[in-house]
Amino acid sequence: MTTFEKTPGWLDWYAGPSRPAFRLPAGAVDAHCHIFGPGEQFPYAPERKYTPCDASKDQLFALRDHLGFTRTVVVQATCHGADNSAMVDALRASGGLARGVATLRPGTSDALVRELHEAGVRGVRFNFVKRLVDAAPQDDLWDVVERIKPYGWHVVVYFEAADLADLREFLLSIPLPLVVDHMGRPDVAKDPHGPEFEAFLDFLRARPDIWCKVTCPERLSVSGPPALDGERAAYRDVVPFARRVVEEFPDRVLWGTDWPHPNLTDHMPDDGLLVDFVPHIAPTLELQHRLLVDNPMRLYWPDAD
Ligand SMILES: O=C(O)c1cc(C(=O)O)oc(=O)c1
Repeated sequence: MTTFEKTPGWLDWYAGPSRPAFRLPAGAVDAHCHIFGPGEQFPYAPERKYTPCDASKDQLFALRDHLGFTRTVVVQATCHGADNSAMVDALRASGGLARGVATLRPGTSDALVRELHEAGVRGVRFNFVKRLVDAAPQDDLWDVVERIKPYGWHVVVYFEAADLADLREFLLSIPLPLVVDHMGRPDVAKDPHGPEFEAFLDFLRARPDIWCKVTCPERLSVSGPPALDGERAAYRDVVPFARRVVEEFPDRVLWGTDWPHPNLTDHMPDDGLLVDFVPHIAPTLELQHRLLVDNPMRLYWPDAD
């Protein structure tokens, strides 16, 4: 039995979240969250850059029900490397209510890709955030693209705003739908109409099959206020950025909690109050329905009634 020591300073997920004041539409999807272990059952990967607290599938499903979501997309966390078993275990236990995004290494067999597909995996994640992973050569990523192509999966990409210029050409050459995590991590101290965020919007405009998660205000915000202590108008500095994306690309935006919020160092949000962020960035019922139901259903459950 392996026991793991958390990274010093690790903030555990918020226990006892409030119930959101914002009523999620029926059938809402939490399109970005993770599972950590439990480490005794699903050991963390030797190559990981952090060791988290455990965050099990049962705890994730309890949060889903408490917040009022129907479905969940579980994104493989980097602390599990390319061992997708904790994520797959959650998909299999979900009764079809969870889909997954995996991490694959080059040389993955077709049998494994098929097994993951049958479990509910619909995408792979390419992570370009240097503090989270050692850089993968583009040839390796290309090998993965070739292996998943027959299954109609998409590629989730995580990068920081400053790296977009270098990555842009490579990303646009990937012949599969792309899903950008956390709005490409803009510096929200800058102007939402300034050149950096314009370059990001321009990237989204480059192809009609690039989706964007308007997620993680708790990670991006500089001036808050945090979603804590009853604050229902949190992270105001992120709102103009997310709103620009939602309003220009209403049919290709996704939202998720990012529970259990890996690597936050400042505070851990109350997930109920985090849900109350949604109507600030998607102010009409129509936009909310697309963001939370229509779009994720089209991407992850295209065959559902
Ligand atoms: O897989 C992860 O480790 C991870 C980390 C972070 C982050 O530290 O920003 O964000 C995520 O969405 C996922």
